[in-house]
Amino acid sequence: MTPLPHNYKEPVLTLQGVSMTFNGEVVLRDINAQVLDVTRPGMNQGQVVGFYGRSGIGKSVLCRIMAGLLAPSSGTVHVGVNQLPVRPGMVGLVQQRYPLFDHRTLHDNLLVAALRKHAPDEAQRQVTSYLDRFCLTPHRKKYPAHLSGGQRQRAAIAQQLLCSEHLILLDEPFSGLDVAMIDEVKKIILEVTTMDELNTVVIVSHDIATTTALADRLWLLGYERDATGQLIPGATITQQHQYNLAEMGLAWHPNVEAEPEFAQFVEEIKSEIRGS
Ligand SMILES: Nc1ncnc2c1ncn2[C@@H]1O[C@H](COP(=O)(O)OP(=O)(O)OP(=O)(O)O)[C@@H](O)[C@H]1O
Repeated sequence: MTPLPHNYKEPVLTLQGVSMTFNGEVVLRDINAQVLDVTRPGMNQGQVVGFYGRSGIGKSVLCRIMAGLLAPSSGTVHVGVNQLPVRPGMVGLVQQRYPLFDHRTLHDNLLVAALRKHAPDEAQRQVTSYLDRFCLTPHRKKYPAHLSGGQRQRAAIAQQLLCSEHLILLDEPFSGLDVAMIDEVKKIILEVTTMDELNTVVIVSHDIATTTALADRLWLLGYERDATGQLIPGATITQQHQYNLAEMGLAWHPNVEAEPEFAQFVEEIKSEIRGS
């Protein structure tokens, strides 16, 4: 498919030589990867990175490192246009178990998050706007236990957006949702990326087709082999496993999932994951 016009500006996320070892077990090895601010003529569009790898390979560990919640054994993570070393609170992380406070209403959960970044009046304004944008206003007085899975998911994304600085990591945002809810979460992700050119969403998912359709870049975490064919301990993201979908013409096309080139690419990615 024809690539749509786009340009790149400064980096918004840089991983340099990131490695992680737990009690002698090398989980991640020398990861170097970067996301650049992508601009499109006449469009306000942020970045979406699809992040894949087999179960247990180290995706959640890398997310926690990117969110500044876990220090890598070596290497650095820099975030934002100012490329500051990541600290806890700068990056939103929506994990599989959403960290909402059970004893607070949905509204108050969001307000707690907004107050971390804004003065009280502005925090309240932001919460009202996010409740509205994410179709959560009718549910604002409910406690998390009384929200559906999809509502909790939307609330968790809103909560992280309210207190983080442009970069948000979604760990398995589609798991456990029905097709209608998956469509809704896809819409939210698109909405998040069009709110601000600098908004960057990293999606960790086993749902390759759904995620690839949203992404303009993919990272595949896998193992390399040495010259004798032995697996090298520690997963990494090789240059070959960093795919630029914008340049391949697979980004931003409406209904891209229906295109034969897209289906073929998704199959290629799946077989890379099987072999990695
Ligand atoms: N705190 C820790 N101490 C020791 N080992 C850990 C720790 N955290 C993660 N690991 C190990 O790191 C490896 C990668 O785990 P991780 O949760 O990142 O995998 P994943 O790719 O996210 O898997 P899944 O797709 O199944 O969620 C696993 O072998 C796990 O046991």
